[in-house]
Amino acid sequence: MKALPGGQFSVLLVDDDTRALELTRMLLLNAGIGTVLTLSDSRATLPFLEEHDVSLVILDLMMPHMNGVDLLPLIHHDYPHIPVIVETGAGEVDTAVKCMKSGAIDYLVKPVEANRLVNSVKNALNFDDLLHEVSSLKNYLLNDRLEHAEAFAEIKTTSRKMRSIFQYAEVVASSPQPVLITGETGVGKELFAHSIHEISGVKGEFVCVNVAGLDDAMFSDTLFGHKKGAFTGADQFREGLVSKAGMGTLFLDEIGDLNELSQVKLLRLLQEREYYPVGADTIKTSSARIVLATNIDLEARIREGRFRRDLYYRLCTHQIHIPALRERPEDIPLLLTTFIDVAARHFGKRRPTPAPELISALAGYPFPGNVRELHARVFDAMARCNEGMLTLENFPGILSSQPQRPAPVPPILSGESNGIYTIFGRLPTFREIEDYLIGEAMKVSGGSQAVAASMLGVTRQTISNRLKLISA
Ligand SMILES: Nc1ncnc2c1ncn2[C@@H]1O[C@H](COP(=O)(O)OP(=O)(O)OP(=O)(O)O)[C@@H](O)[C@H]1O
Repeated sequence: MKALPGGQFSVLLVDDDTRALELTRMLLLNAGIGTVLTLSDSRATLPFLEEHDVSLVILDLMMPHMNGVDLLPLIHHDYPHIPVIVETGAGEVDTAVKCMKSGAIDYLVKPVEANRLVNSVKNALNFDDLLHEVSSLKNYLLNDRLEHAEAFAEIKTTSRKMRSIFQYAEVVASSPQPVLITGETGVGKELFAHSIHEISGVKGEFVCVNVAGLDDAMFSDTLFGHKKGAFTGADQFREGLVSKAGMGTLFLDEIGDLNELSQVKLLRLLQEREYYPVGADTIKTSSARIVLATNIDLEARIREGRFRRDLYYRLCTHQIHIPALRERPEDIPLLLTTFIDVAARHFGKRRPTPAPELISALAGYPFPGNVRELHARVFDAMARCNEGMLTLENFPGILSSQPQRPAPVPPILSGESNGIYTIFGRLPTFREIEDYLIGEAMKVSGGSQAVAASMLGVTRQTISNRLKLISA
C-alpha cells in the first residue's frame, strides 16, 4: 500500500450521490484516515488513478454512465495493488458478493454504519502495510551473518526463527555427534539435512534412507547389507547404505517409526560406530556422519513404550526443530513467488501476479502439509490460471471456515527493534527506505516488476520508473 509522505494513506470515494460522498469523507477524516479524495463521475476514476497515489478505493455499485460492477474489474486489472471496497444498497447483496469474488476486498451495505466503514477501511490499509514489512524484513535479516549462506540457498525464508536455526545448524554441522531434525511433514527436514551435509565438509556421498515401514530384517539388509548366501535368495553380496555413505552423510528419515529390534541396532551404530552385515560374523565400522529426522513426537512415543529412552538421549544431543509453515506465515509471500516462478517455467506460462487478497488468505490457512502442500497448491493453481493475476479462485479449498489472519511480522520500523539502524546505520530518509524496499521486492520476486509492484502496493510503472532513477 502506498502511503503518502508522513505515513498517511489516501482513500478515493467514487459515488454519484454527492451528499453520501461528503458524509463518508467526513466520517473517514474524523477517524484519522489521512487524505480522502472524492469523485462523483465514475468515468473519471481510471484517469484519476493514473495521476494520483491512491491507497484504497471505495466504490458505489449503482452509478450512471459506468456502474461499479463494470468499473471494478478495470481497476483490478490496471491497479491490482489497490484494494477496493464496494458499497451497495440493501437489495443488492448478491451483486456485492459477486464483486468480492472478482477482487473486492469487502462490501458495505448502504446506509453505511460508521464503525463498520472505519473498521473495513482500517483493515484494508493494514493488510498492505504488512506486505511492506514482510519484504523489508528479509533484507533486515540478511544482516545476520551466516558463514555458509550458500548451503541454505534452497531453503527460502524470511523468518527470523528460521535464520536462528540456520545459525544453529552451522554450529552443529561439524560435530561428530548425530543431529536429530524434527518438525511436521513437509517443513523442509530433508533440505536441512542436505545443508548440514554440505556445511560439514565430509568427504563422501549424502545417502538418504526412509526407514518407515521397514521391518527389522529389511532395516538390517538395507543399512548393513548382506553376505552372499546369507539367506535364501541372497545370491549376491549387498553393500548396504551405511557402507555406501562411507565418510559422507547417512540421513535416516522417519526414525520415529522404527521397530524395537532396529532401534537397538541403530543405538549400537551411533554409540560404537559398529554393525554386522546380515550373515557376517565380522564386525564393520562406520565413519559416516549421521543425521536423522522424524515428524513424530518421540517423547510421546517413549511414554507409550514404543521408543527407547537411551536411543532418544543419544539422538537429541543436537536437535533442530523446524517450525510449521503456519507458525511462520511471513514466509508465504517469498515461497509463493518462488513456486510461481518454478511453475511458470514448468507450464511454459507467463508469470502471473499474485492478488493481494490471495497472500492474506494463504497466511490464514493452516497448511497441514506445510511447504510441500503450498508447492503442490501453487502448481495446481498455475495449471488452472490463464490470466495475468493469480487469485483465490485458483486455490480451491483455501478459504475454509478458518478466519483469515494476517501474517504477524516483527515490527522492523518500530522502536521495539533496532532493525532500521542496523540496516542504514542511522535514521534513513523516506526516499532511502523506498529505494531499499524496491530493491528487496525485486529480489524476493525474482526480478519480476509486476510481482514486486503487487507486494509493495504500487503500480508496475512506479517500480519501473524508480528502478530507472536508481540505476541512473
Ligand atoms: N523453505 C523452503 N523453501 C523451498 N522449498 C521448500 C522449503 N521447505 C520445504 N520445501 C520443499 O517442500 C518439499 C518438502 O520438503 P522436505 O522433503 O525437505 O520436507 P520434510 O520435512 O523432510 O518432509 P517429510 O517429513 O514428509 O519427509 C520439498 O519439495 C522441498 O523442496
